[in-house]
Amino acid sequence: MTSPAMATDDTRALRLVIEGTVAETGSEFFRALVKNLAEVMGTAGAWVTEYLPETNRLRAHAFWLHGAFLDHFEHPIPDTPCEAVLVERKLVHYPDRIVDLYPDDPDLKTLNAVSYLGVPLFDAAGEIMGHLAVMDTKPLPHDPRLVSLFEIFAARAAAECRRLQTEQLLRAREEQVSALLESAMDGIVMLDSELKIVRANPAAERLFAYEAKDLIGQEAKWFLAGDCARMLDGFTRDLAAGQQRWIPSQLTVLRADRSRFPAEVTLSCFERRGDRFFTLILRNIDERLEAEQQIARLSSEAEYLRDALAEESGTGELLGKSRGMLELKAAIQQVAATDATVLVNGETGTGKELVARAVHVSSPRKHKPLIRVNCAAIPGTLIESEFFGHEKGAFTGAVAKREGRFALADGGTLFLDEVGELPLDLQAKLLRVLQEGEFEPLGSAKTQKVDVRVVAATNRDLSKMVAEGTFREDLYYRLNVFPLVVPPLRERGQDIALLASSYQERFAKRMGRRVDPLHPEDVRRLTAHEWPGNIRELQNVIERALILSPCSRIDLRHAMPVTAVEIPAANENDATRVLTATELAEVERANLKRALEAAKGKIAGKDGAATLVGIPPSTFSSRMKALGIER
Ligand SMILES: Nc1ncnc2c1ncn2[C@@H]1O[C@H](COP(=O)(O)OP(=O)(O)OP(=O)(O)O)[C@@H](O)[C@H]1O
Repeated sequence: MTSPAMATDDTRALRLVIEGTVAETGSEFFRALVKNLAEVMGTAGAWVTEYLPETNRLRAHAFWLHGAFLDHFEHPIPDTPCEAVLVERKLVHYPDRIVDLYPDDPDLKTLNAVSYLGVPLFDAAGEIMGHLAVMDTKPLPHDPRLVSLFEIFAARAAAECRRLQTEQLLRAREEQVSALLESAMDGIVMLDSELKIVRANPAAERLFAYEAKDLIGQEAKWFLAGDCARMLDGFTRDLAAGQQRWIPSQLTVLRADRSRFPAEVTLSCFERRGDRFFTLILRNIDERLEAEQQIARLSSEAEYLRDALAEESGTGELLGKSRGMLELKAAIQQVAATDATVLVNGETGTGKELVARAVHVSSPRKHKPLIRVNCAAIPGTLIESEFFGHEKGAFTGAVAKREGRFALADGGTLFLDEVGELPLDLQAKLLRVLQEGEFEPLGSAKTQKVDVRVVAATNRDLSKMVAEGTFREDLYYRLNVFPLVVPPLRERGQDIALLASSYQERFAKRMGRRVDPLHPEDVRRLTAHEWPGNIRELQNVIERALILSPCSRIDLRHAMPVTAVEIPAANENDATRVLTATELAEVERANLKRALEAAKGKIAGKDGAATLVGIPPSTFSSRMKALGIER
C-alpha cells in the first residue's frame, strides 16, 4: 500500500480523526468523519452507513466522494463488497480489481472503483448497526498503519452510532411516558428533592386550574392547604427510592383561585443521578366523599324506615305463647348474655331473622351494629369481598377500598342468613375468622382483627349436608355451639290465632279500616291449615283477606290457598263472584295436583292425569310447568 504523504504524518492524521468530529454529533459528525477519513486514507471516497435489516440495505449517514458529499445514498447489500463485511463481521480489504470480484454491483462500475476497505460497526449487544468503508479508483495496498488509523475512525463512528441509538430509544421512552401522562385521568405532578414541581400533566392543570408552565417551579406548599405541605414533607422523608405510599384523604389541594378540594394521593419516590424525585398522583375525592355521605345518609334513612316498618308490622317483637315459643324465648335470653355462636334452624318464614335480632338486642352488644349477610343472595364471586372487604384494585371493578361485613360488625353481631348456601371454599375462610377472629381483606396482606358475635340461620338440615359432604363438618360444629330451633307455625296451636289477630289489626290500621275480631269459624280455618310458608304466608293471607272483604269481617275463605279451601261450587251463595286471575290459577293448580295424585303421578296414558282432566298430555305438562307444579 502506497502511503499518501499526509497519512505518514501520524500526528496530523490523528488530529484529523478528532478535528471536526469532537464538537459535532449526528449527521454533522458523520460528514466530518468521512471527509477526514478520505483525506487520511488518501482515498476517493469514504462512507459510514446504517444497516436496515428489514430491507437488507445500507443507508449512508454520510458519503464523501471525489471532494463532495453524496446525499441520500442507500443501496442493497447482496453482491456488494459491503455484504462480505456484514457476513464476515470483520474488516474486509480488497486492494485491487474489485469490479472483477463483484461484477453485479452497478455502483462499483459507475464509481470506477478499484479498491475497498470496510469494517462493521457493532452496538453494545454485538449486533451490527452499520459499517464504515473507503473506496478508491486506484489500488489500496495493505498498510498496517493505515488500517489501524481506519479502525480508530471506525471506533469513533461506532460510538456515535451507539449514542444515536440510545438517543432514539430515550426519545421513544420519553414519548411513551408523555403519552401516558397526557392521557392519564388523574393529575400527575413530579417534584424534585426540594418539593418543587418539575412536571405536571394536563389532568393536573385541570385539577389546579393552572397551566403547566405556571406550575413548574412552584413549591408544594403553594398548592397544598394549611398543614398539608408539612405532612407531605414528612411523607417524602420517610420514603425510599422505589417505594410508594397511599395517602387516602389527609391532603387538601388548593386551586389557582384558592378554592380547595380533598385529594387521594399516591406518592412514589425515584432517584435520578443521585437526586431524589417524587411523583404525586392526585384525584379529587369530593365526589366520592359526597357519594359516601349520601350512602351513609340513605343507610341511616333506610335504618330509620326499617325501624318504623318494624314498629308498624310488629316485626320487632317475637309474638307467641305456645310452649315451643316460650321455650325459644327463654333460650334466647339465656344465650344472649354470652358471646356464643348461635345456629338458628327452622323452616322458611318461621321468624329466624327475628330470633337473630332478638339475640342481638338482648345481648350486651345491642348498641353496636347487627349486620346481616344473606349468603344465598350474593353472587359466589363477590361473597369473599362482601365478607372481608377489598383493597382498591383487588379485582376488576374494585375501584375503591371497601369494608367487608365482618369489619362493619366489629363489636356487634353478624347475622349469616342462609348459611347452608355458602360455597365450600368460603366455608373454610369463615371457619378461620370464627376460630381466630382475624382475616385479610381481598388484595391486602394485612391481617385485620375483629370482635364479632355470629348468629347463623338456615332452613336446611346442616347435619345432613355434612354427611353428604356439602357442608364442612368443622364449621358445622363451630356454628352449632348453641342451636335454636324455631318451631313451624302449624305446631304453635293458639299462636296462629294470636298472630292472625295481631296482623289483622296492624293491616287494618294501615289501611284506615275497622275490622271485627276473628270469627271462631275463621280461627278454625286458620288452625286447620298446614302453613308451609309459616308466618310469612299467614301475613299474606290476612292482608289478602282484608283486601278481598269490603266489610268489617275479613274474607278468609277466598284468601286462603285453594288447597285449604273448597273450589268454588256453582251452588254456593257467592258463585256469581268473579274470580281473579290468581284465584283461577290456584284453582287450576289444585285441580292438576288432584289429578296427578289420583293418577299416581302418571301424566300420559288411559289412566293418566291428562286423561282425567281431559287435555292432551303435552298441554298438561306445559300447564304444570307454568304453574310451578312438581311431579
Ligand atoms: N314470632 C313472631 N312474631 C311476630 N312476627 C313474626 C314472628 N316470627 C316471624 N314473624 C314475621 O314473619 C316474617 C318472616 O320472618 P323471618 O323473615 O324472620 O323468617 P325467616 O325464618 O328468617 O325466613 P326465611 O327462612 O325465608 O329467611 C317477618 O315479617 C317476621 O316479622
